[in-house]
Amino acid sequence: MSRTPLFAGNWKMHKNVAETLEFLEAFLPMAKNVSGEIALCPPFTSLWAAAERLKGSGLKIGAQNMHWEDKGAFTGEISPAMLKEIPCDYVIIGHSERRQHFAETDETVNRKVKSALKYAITPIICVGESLEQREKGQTLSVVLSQVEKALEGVDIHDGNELVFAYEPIWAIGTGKVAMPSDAQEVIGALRKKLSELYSVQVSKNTRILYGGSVKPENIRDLMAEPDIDGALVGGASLDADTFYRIAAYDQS
Ligand SMILES: O=C[C@H](O)COP(=O)(O)O
Repeated sequence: MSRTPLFAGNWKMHKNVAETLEFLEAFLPMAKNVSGEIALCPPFTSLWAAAERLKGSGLKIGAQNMHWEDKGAFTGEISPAMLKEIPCDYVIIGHSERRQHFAETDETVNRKVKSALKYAITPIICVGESLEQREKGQTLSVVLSQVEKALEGVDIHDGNELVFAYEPIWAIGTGKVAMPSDAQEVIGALRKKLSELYSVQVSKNTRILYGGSVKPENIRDLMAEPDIDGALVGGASLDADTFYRIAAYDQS
């Protein structure tokens, strides 16, 4: 596969600065053995400290959300310009927790994607269906509609500008991982959609991750699927050894 695997740790609302630095002390020596790319996405308050510590390590850093405007009267928000100053390589956009609890919509996802690209911050765009939608057989229509709306009016030239993460909502934090073949079916359809919307080259180059209860015990089977290019890992990225065993899945 020509696409470099990406393992992104989404720490959600976990780890203050001291805990972030403690994690990195343990994780950085191990991470040297990983052949894929690693990105850590701590809370905003730990971004700068993490970025300073990660300098020269080759590890990437990402934020978990951002506003689409450069600046303004948006109390409590963080702008792409502020993330660029850290500097963040990635930003997670449209995570289902933001869609569920913080009124994120396909429209705001689209605005944020455009804004992240303007600032050359790579968006990790999250899509995924609920259990109810899956049971009604709506998985592909829901996910592909989220993809189309996220990309409305978005210029993509070679596919390296963004990353997708397919995260079935029912698999997040539940211990219920999707069957690798089911994840492959959705991710394969997403890739096909990219070739319809853009080009075969964009479709081939775009990395598409799986997320939802990824663990050292299931990563190998997921990565064996042809279209799965890595993982967006929540709970299992909070422990240095566990996250290392996921990212280094191909070494044991
Ligand atoms: O962003 C990560 C996903 O929400 C997955 O979380 P999880 O690995 O704890 O299931």
